[in-house]
Amino acid sequence: MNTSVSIKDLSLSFGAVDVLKNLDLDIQDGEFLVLLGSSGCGKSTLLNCIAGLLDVTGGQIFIKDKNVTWLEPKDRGIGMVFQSYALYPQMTVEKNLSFGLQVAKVPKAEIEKRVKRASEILQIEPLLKRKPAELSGGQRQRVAIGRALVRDVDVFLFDEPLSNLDAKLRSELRVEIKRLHQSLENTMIYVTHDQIEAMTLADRIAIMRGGVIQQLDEPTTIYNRPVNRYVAGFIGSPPMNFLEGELGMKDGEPVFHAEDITFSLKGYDANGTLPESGKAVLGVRPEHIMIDRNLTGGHNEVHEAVVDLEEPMGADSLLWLKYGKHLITVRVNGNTRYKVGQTVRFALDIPLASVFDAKSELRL
Ligand SMILES: Nc1ncnc2c1ncn2[C@@H]1O[C@H](COP(=O)(O)OP(=O)(O)OP(=O)(O)O)[C@@H](O)[C@H]1O
Repeated sequence: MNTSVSIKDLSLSFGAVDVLKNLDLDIQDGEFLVLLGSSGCGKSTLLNCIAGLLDVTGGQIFIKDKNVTWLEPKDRGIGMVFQSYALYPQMTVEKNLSFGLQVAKVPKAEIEKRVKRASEILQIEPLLKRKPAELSGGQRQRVAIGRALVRDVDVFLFDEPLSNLDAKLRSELRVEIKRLHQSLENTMIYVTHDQIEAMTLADRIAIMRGGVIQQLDEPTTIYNRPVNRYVAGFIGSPPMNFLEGELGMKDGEPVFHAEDITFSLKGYDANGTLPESGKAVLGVRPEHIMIDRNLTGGHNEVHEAVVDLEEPMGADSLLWLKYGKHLITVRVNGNTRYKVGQTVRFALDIPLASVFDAKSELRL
């Protein structure tokens, strides 16, 4: 596979504030890469550097093997879609789509062809004569995507394109963007703080924190094998359970002592060899805890806990279990009701758990 966008040793500072620090990132041709992170982690700054909207402090950016670090945005072969649509209010949809091409002196027939194709793909043909004020938020964002589409670029950059839309429209347009990528096969770089968008759209997700990429992997790898405690806690809703304690050995098998309780770690999928002692954190997702009738064979260690709270969420419920000094959340089928104070049996799916070193917070 060829590299589409290559970022080498990129740094960017606003005055004394270093926002991006010696960042390296290679994005493959046709890849859908999502930059995900909490507010202020630098994901928009990185996207704006790729777009040429910010001057970098150090490092280089290549698009299709061409060094574009100091090129104007219009000469980089990119199309950008912003959260705020950024449409020209006085122009019709059709004019919004064609204007950039006219400025770039693209022949009239070619402009018509591209506008027709983009409006067909995005199903905005009936809207071509309207002005942005006469469109809904979802329609405006479709036009904004269309404006990037007509430019026939190698790389699409999206900066939180769905965050101004309500939940229903957001999920509809999310599917459309995914379809668009499937049919166009362009490289897409997409900034969001929404983990559902990231998980559903991305070929790979780059999780950022403090201007540094913490993990760059396929969504399922990030979900099941987070490199550190931060990534583990950031991805997943409801969040992963974390129990603080110590590693140990019992009868030749690794165990985890969480103060008053000991869990067997038999079957744990360690990165290397699990240390036999030392302070650690055991992380288990709420859906990786089986309770009662879902306890099938193979879970050799069953514990008993008391239901402290039940949160029905529709298809699922979240059960809060009190176990010794700990509160553990478990995702269960929404059709089964539980009573507060009821005793339930549970087992951890240890092969899907993560153990982190308490100090470095890295997955062991
Ligand atoms: N023009 C600027 N001048 C000074 N600091 C800035 C400027 N733009 C951004 N920053 C700072 O750089 C950091 C990264 O900002 P950036 O917008 O890239 O974050 P983000 O991850 O995209 O967050 P958000 O989701 O809130 O947009 C923040 O701490 C922000 O305050």
